[in-house]
Amino acid sequence: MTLSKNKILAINPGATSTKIAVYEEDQLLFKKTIEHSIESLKQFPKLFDQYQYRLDLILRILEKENTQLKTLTAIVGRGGLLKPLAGGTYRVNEKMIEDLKVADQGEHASNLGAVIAANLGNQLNIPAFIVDPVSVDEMEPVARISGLADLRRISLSHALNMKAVARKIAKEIGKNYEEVNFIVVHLGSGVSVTPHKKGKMIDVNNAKAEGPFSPDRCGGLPADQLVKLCFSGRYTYDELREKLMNKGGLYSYFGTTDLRQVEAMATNGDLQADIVLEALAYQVAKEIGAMATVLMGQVDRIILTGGIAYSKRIVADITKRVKFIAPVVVVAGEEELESLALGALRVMRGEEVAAQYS
Ligand SMILES: Nc1ncnc2c1ncn2[C@@H]1O[C@H](COP(=O)(O)OP(=O)(O)O)[C@@H](O)[C@H]1O
Ligand SMILES: CCCC(=O)OP(=O)(O)O
Repeated sequence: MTLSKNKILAINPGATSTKIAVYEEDQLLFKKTIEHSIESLKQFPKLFDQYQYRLDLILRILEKENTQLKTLTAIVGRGGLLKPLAGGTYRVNEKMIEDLKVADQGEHASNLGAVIAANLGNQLNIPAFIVDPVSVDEMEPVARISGLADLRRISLSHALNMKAVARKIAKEIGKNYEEVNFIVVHLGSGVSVTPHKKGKMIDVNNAKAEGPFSPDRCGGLPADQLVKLCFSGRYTYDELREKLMNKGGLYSYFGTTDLRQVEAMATNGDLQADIVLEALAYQVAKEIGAMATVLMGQVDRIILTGGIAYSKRIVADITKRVKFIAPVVVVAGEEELESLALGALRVMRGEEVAAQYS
């Protein structure tokens, strides 16, 4: 008897892009990135208004790549801002869709991943999954204390890519992920700095609200000045949220989220560009130092990943400040599509049971 092969569509909606890939078993058939300019997304007041736009683009690519929908056996999307949960592969269910639509935990492009996967899955009568969503929460109790009884620290991060990269580097040094201590830093549109202690992310700067600034986010801010800004009457609630989350960081200084453009400005003698880039590396290094104390100095590797890890300048500036802690390894770019597909594949092959979101 010949068993039919698994053919999996992986969908990763990001702030400025939608990335898709199709895998046959663990073999990549094709991968495509659709870039979305801030202008093209401006027409959609709410995140879910982008649903049909992104779906149409995905369907157009599948058609162009001669991938017939009926040949797919599963769909997997990047999981969004769900309730805090353990890492792993989850089957998309009604409760998940409801939570993502209500966006109780906040809006983020990844909230669309499960919804697009579920709707396509329903249409084709095949399962839909998410893997290691951004709300993976493995923080230790002590890390949850904020310093104000009304507020608690929460875990939002690039868990999918960081866990995949950590597993890969652990393997390269002949260990299991569950045996090592790493500090993994995702340098993308947002920045996550995470101590991984024997397979668990025991702390993280919330990539939406804390830690270093990033291409489009402000990171942690001086609290008293922020309170004054909130009550200045200059911004509505939505405007200020947008300013901090999508128009902070590099964008607030230079009107672009493209680090390469800011590097070019610095190379051409722009002193402001030079100091802001230095500050980005400085803040990331400082956060790594803090996370080294979380691991009590027992750090096997510091891993830099994400799009910005392609930048020689940023990598060198971070490395010179943190290399006294542990060897620095660079895995530029991200492996999110592959991690999504492999997470779904493990369940489809019966190697892992899909977790239930409730
Ligand atoms: N070769 C490169 N050199 C420097 N920066 C880069 C390079 N490629 C991408 N970047 C920067 O990486 C950032 C986006 O990272 P990425 O991981 O793609 O983000 P996302 O979180 O949106 O997936 C952008 O600021 C982009 O300019
Ligand atoms: C909310 C954590 C994940 C995140 O920040 O992703 P992007 O960098 O892709 O926006």
